[in-house]
Amino acid sequence: MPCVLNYLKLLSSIPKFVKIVEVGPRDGLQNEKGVVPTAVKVELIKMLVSSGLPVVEATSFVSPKWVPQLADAKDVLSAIRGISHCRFPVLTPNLKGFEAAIGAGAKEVAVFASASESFSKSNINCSIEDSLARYRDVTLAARNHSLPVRGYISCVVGCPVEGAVPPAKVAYVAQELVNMGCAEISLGDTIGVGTPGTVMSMLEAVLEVVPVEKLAVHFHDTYGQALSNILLSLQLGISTVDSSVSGLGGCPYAKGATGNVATEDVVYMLNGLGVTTNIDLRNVILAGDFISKHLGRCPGSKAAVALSRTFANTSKL
Ligand SMILES: CC(C)(COP(=O)([O-])OP(=O)([O-])OC[C@H]1O[C@@H](n2cnc3c(N)ncnc32)[C@H](O)[C@@H]1OP(=O)([O-])[O-])[C@@H](O)C(=O)NCCC(=O)NCCSC(=O)C[C@@](C)(O)CC(=O)[O-]
Repeated sequence: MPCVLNYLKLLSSIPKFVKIVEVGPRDGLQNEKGVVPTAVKVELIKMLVSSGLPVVEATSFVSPKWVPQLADAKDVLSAIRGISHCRFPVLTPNLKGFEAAIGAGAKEVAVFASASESFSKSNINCSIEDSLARYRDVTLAARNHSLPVRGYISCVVGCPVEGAVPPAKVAYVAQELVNMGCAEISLGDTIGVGTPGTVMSMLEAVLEVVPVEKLAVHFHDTYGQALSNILLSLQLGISTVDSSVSGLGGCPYAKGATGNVATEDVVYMLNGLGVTTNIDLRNVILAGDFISKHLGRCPGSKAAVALSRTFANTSKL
């Protein structure tokens, strides 16, 4: 009996539905050494859409000198323009990126600040305050076009240069992003150093200033802590989780950061918790297999590797 009660207590605070934001085509492919052909990116996005993912972050309108891997942003977006049953946000670091994005048909954009001064400088070449000033311009322009804006915060637990990042700093940036009109705040553990202990303190600080329904979590899995951190976030009521097919990812400006938590692993865990996602795990695995083969490596999802073995024997995962 106590076992059943503990199980019910664990589940009672977890949202019944979780929205997964697939970031593989952007966060994943921005970090590849080689440039993935546009046609492969588009096929990957189509496969992800066909698995039921409600949001697929498609690309970034950033400087091609900084991130040559995503220099084909306009072509990617125009190739997926006709797909109506999925949202395709794109990253825009400034007004120039925003204008290029809406010119290419973007219906949703994301700005990306940092809780660490050093990372802000290495990633977007400006201080946190300067980035917030740029993002006020972007959010104002987005409001004039009635487009929703997502606000990312990088290094919410640790920074490759500064080490531990104070939760109060994350809360400050989160509040600024909400005040300027960001509809959703995605909290990024860019270098994947967080544990449920450090993530808890950070989330507590942010939850003081941002309503839980506006929060998303974005964990890289460098230390194998991502699923534990997601479970903790769910227990605190957060119902939006970023992940990347096949665990693709990293950040070109955060040395040592490995991939995001794999979408397949997140869906597998949520299925086990009885949480609805409306995502077909088998199709995500096929998408992961497709891009992994293209990149010449094994899928980066443990669930995908284990479940693929059963593909031949069963139609139900
Ligand atoms: C922010 C900038 C542009 C500043 O870059 P800058 O060099 O300081 O920019 P600038 O304003 O001095 O302009 C320099 C040149 O870039 C051009 N430029 C200026 N803006 C754009 C633009 N939007 N698109 C295309 N071109 C642009 C501009 O026109 C000019 O061209 P030139 O006159 O030399 O020919 C640059 O640092 C940049 O593009 N950074 C992006 C880096 C990036 O994408 N990092 C990865 C994403 S963040 C991330 O991964 C973290 C996240 C979100 O996933 C969460 C997590 O994991 O924690």
